[in-house]
Amino acid sequence: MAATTLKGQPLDRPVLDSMLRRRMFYTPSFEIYGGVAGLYDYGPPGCALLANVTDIWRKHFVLEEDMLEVDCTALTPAEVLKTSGHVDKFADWMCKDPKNGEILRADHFVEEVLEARLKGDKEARGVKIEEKEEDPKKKKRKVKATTAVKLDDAVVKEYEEVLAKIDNYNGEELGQLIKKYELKNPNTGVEPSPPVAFNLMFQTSIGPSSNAPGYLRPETAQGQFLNFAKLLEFNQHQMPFASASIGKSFRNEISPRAGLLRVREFLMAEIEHYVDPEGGKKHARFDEVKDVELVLLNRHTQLAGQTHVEKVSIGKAVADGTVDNETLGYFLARIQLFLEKIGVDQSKLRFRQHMANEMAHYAADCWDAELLTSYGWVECVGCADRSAYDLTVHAKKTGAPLVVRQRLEKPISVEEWQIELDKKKFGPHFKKDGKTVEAAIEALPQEKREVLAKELESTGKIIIDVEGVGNGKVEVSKDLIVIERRTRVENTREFTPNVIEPSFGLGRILYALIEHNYWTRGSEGGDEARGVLSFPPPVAPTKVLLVPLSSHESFKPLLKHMSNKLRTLGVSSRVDDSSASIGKRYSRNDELGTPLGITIDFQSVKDSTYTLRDRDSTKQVRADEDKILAAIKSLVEGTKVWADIEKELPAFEGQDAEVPIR
Ligand SMILES: Nc1ncnc2c1ncn2[C@@H]1O[C@H](COP(=O)(O)OP(=O)(O)OP(=O)(O)O)[C@@H](O)[C@H]1O
Repeated sequence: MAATTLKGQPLDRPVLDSMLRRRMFYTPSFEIYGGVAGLYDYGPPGCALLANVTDIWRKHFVLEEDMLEVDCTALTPAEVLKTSGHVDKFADWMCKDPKNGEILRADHFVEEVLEARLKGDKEARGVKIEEKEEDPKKKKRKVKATTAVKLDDAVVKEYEEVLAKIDNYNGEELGQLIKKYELKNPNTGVEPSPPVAFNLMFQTSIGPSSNAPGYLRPETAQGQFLNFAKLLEFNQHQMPFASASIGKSFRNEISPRAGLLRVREFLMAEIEHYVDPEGGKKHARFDEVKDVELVLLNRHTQLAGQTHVEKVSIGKAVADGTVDNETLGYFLARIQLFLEKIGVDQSKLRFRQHMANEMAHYAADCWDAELLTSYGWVECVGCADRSAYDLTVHAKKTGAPLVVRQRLEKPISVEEWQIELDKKKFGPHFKKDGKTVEAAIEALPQEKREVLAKELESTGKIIIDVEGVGNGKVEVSKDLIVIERRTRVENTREFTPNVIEPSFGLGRILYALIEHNYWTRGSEGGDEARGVLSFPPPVAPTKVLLVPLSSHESFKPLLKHMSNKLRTLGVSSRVDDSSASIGKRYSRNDELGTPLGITIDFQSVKDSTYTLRDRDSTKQVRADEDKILAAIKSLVEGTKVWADIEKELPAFEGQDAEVPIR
């Protein structure tokens, strides 16, 4: 599907990019020093847009669901990320061109060269080449044009098989592919070095000495997990519950490209929803969303090579097992409702299930909300079932009890092998090693206890492994220990919760939102087509443009008065009292996505009536100050749409009706 604008026009990305730069939505950081790839600064409209999206996110998730918001530090001790698996596994494979020093992401490089060869083969065979959707994760470098060379049918098949599995290869396998197919960097004609793992985290050291290594966090999740026990207590030990966090994350991407889509520092909004693993991970509010219909591209559909599927209700998808459980399904539906609320085009949204080999090391199931942009389908929200992985590894490493203890309504009897030591004899017998030996005995698992009970019975003694005592083997005789099968009554149940994690990249969402709401219309006088960003009013960076008809003195007090009124209502406004025509002034603000405009004219001076203009239709209504302000308030809060206002207030067809839709 080619990228189109809101009005179905083909999207001209360079034109949109230049408009976004000109209007300072965002701009490359450190530009006058030459810039740094993957780092961007947001300008005033970008900041306002991001703040509004974040605010809606907070209301939609944190407030609506009583989530516990935390703000954790980005600087993280290495030990934490070692335990979570990021130090060892959060890496991509990279190779280097020995001739020009170019750094290549190994999987992208293999893919590019094989695709170029297949393209050359098609050209040689005279087959029409269809442009496939670009994947921004694998955005192409500028490589020299391919030459038309026909390949053997068997080779074509082999290349196609490799490409289908490109995400599955490790570094060694990618290196073998480079050798086997003699893959050369098209820019130099040289074979790159063997792939090496490149960890995506930025390393630093905390404090003046270099013995406290740390990293900038690659996700906000770990801080939330480490606060689990305190949050559970804050929540009065009630389950399920969720924590949430909005904050910057950092990833040293090998080749950041595609604007805001792959950057090295980005704003994330993450939720960690803790759920009891027993009882099918039900969700108390699932009924509220069960009829929401989603496009779900599951594993089987993807394996069958299908990319189009019909919408299905989340209730049905959970019932037939497409989506594993209610909690995961609940969040998929809530993610869709959020994206709809902020103005994402619903026809450009789908949920794609991760293939088994694609999932992160901790995930049990994972669905990505993908948005269609001119760069192809882009993952904007990941929604993973992280199982009990994180809490378990951190508890094991630190000894902290990251568990839930619940009082059982009916106590249960547990039969188990229990050990009793004769403390009076045990201490004097082992002297300084007593505590260590005791700890080793207490830690013996049930299966081992059973074996040892038999050994004690038949030989009168047992031999156990105790690290750091003697030669590591310790003999314990029958007079010091009893091992027996006994019954214990349990009043509490202890379990490690599972985690469902919706993880939002707000920069990616923001860019997709811009593309989805962008279109152009011709301006009066046959000037160049003008861009319009049709953001819903609650999301738009500035809500109202105030335009006096001219610089006539009599308009100034009214301008000040209306500015103050809007400020008191909490509605952001901007004044444009430049000498440009009213139509031009409005068009300029259409590019900023400003949904409403108030014109102050001589009639306003006479009777305090104003015209209110709608950005998308350019239609206007006229009414007194109170009615105009009430209309603005309801539009900005999202309780009414322009069609409601047109029904309520008289239309205005004055000299200012400008810029008709082409
Ligand atoms: N380099 C990046 N730039 C901008 N946003 C990002 C980047 N990496 C991840 N994100 C955002 O964070 C969200 C959650 O991160 P997650 O770890 O699931 O991404 P990922 O699977 O590593 O992404 P990708 O496969 O695109 O690298 C993503 O859905 C995306 O919106």
